[in-house]
Amino acid sequence: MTIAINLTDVVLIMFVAFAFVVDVLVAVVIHVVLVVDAVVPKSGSNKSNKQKNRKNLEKRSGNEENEVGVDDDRKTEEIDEKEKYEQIDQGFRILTSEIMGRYLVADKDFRAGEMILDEEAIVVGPCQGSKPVCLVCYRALYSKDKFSDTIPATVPCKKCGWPLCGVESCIRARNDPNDHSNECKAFEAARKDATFSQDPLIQYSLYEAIVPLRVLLYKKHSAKRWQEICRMESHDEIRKNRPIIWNTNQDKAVNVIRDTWGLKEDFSEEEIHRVCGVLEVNAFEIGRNGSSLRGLFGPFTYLMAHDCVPNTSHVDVLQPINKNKLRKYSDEDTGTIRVQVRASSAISKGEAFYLSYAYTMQGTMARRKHLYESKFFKCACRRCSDPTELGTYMSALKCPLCEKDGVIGRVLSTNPLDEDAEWKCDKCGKYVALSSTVSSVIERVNEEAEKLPSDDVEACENFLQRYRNVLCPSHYLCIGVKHTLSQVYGKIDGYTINELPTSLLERKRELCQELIKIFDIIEPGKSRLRGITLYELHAPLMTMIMRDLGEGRIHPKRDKKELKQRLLEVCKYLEESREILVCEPSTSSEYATAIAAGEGRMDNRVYLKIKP
Ligand SMILES: C[S@@+](CC[C@H](N)C(=O)[O-])C[C@H]1O[C@@H](n2cnc3c(N)ncnc32)[C@H](O)[C@@H]1O
Repeated sequence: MTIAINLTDVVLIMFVAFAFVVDVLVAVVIHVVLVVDAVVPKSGSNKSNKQKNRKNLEKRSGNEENEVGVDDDRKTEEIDEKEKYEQIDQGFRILTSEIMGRYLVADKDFRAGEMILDEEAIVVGPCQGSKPVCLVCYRALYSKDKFSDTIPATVPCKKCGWPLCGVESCIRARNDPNDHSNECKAFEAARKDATFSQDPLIQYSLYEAIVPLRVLLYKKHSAKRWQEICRMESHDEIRKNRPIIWNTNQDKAVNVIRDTWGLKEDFSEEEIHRVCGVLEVNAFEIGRNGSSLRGLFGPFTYLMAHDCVPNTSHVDVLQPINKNKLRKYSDEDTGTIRVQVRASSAISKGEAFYLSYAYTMQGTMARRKHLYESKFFKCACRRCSDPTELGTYMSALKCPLCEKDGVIGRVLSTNPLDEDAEWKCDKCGKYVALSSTVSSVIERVNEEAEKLPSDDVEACENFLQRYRNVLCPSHYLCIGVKHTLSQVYGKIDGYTINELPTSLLERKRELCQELIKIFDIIEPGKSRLRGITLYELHAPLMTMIMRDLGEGRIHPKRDKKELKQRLLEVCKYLEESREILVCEPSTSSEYATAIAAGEGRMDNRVYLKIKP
């Protein structure tokens, strides 16, 4: 058996290497891989895994890892969490389930687009692996690995000496209560030269401990916040059994806070590990001034459960700390970060609010791996449980034997909740592959997809061509590349919208329509993906109208009805795109798209002489 598996791997490596050059070889090799697989005995039986799954379903905490059941298995029990929160009367309740822990449930009907939560960050700061950033505004602090070459230049904080950025608003904001002020006091009390380092390599490693320290400092500065943090899930028992995570936290947080920064007396090792866990499990990724940050939002936002088909969407927005003061500054980039959560589709009273902790445009194996490794549970939502991923076929490979008379055989997992389950063609049933083989194929193709330059139309189209016999057209790796193409056609040099021949305008239209169909399933309702893609869709349609008019294929009077219909279709897409994207932060590119969509819609309505 071992020999057969190794041979399979060798064949796979050859397959990916040659895929660049010989298109036909791809199909041939995948045949070989799948045929070899079909005769290899499978490791681990489905039965034993099913038993394991059921056992995991029974218990939520302790040493056992979480496994969530499909909807029916989500045992719920209402607990009286209301007492803990004064302002809970906001249209939702907190329930607990054995599997998911606490989660939020609608206590009234919510319209699509309606605001559910608008909460200030409990803590925000540099993400793990962050480069040095200003601890007030989060701009990157230096380039070319030298502090001195920065734009804007770094200036040491007058109190603690940490490098901050030289932008006027940050220099002045040093005297305000801001994200840096509490740690500044702690650093001031510690030995100054020990808290930061002029050596960029050492400094890099120190940024990882900033957010844990900010959380820990609530123990001193706010009993209410500290209590809130203590109530958050940290999965300590599970994380203790994951040496990579635990040891990294020991090095990058525990040792830095206690030894390097001399705060041994203030925080125990156990406390720091717990806070690291709280951050891993509950923090949101956010972006600010070009840097990646993480933030904890509460008292309710962090309680939202995960589903691979979310029914909410969220944005992080910046609210100036003190509008009057900030007006004096040359730059308004500092302030409090808030998160706003809206219903993306209608949510009825009694339904849970779900957000996706994973990237929805990934396939089941990749999403579940991410959730297991970083959020410590095995997702078993409706999408994860369905081999077709709710009819999107986002993980499906093509069965080369079956493609006759336009019928596509799709190779799908026989049990997506069991990562060892074999994969089989849904038409002929003859092709059977080991899940490890499928993983290796996807890993290698994924590596190639990740290397594709996002502005290289030819490279993206070639990728789709090269793997057309291996991946189903809606496989998530194809969808990712198609998403890129939908955005670059019409925008980059050589492919601006007016330069595109009709065939490429059609291509952009087709791509957008194909994507929207998928997005309507994986992120239904008013999702950011839908908003952006609707805007992209309007461009080829509008350009084709203008060309048809300019080149006399349609006449403004004679073909008035057709013209009106086509313009109204464009208006509809622009209007919906504007409505979705106008909720994005006013500094974001999505918001700029909303404004452009609104203007485009007005132009068309004026043309149609329709009241806006
Ligand atoms: C951000 S916390 C959510 C709040 C948490 N339930 C609590 O009681 O504090 C994320 C954790 O909730 C649980 N969880 C959320 N969604 C889940 C799901 N769909 N299936 C299983 N566990 C889930 C997991 O334990 C996960 O690590």
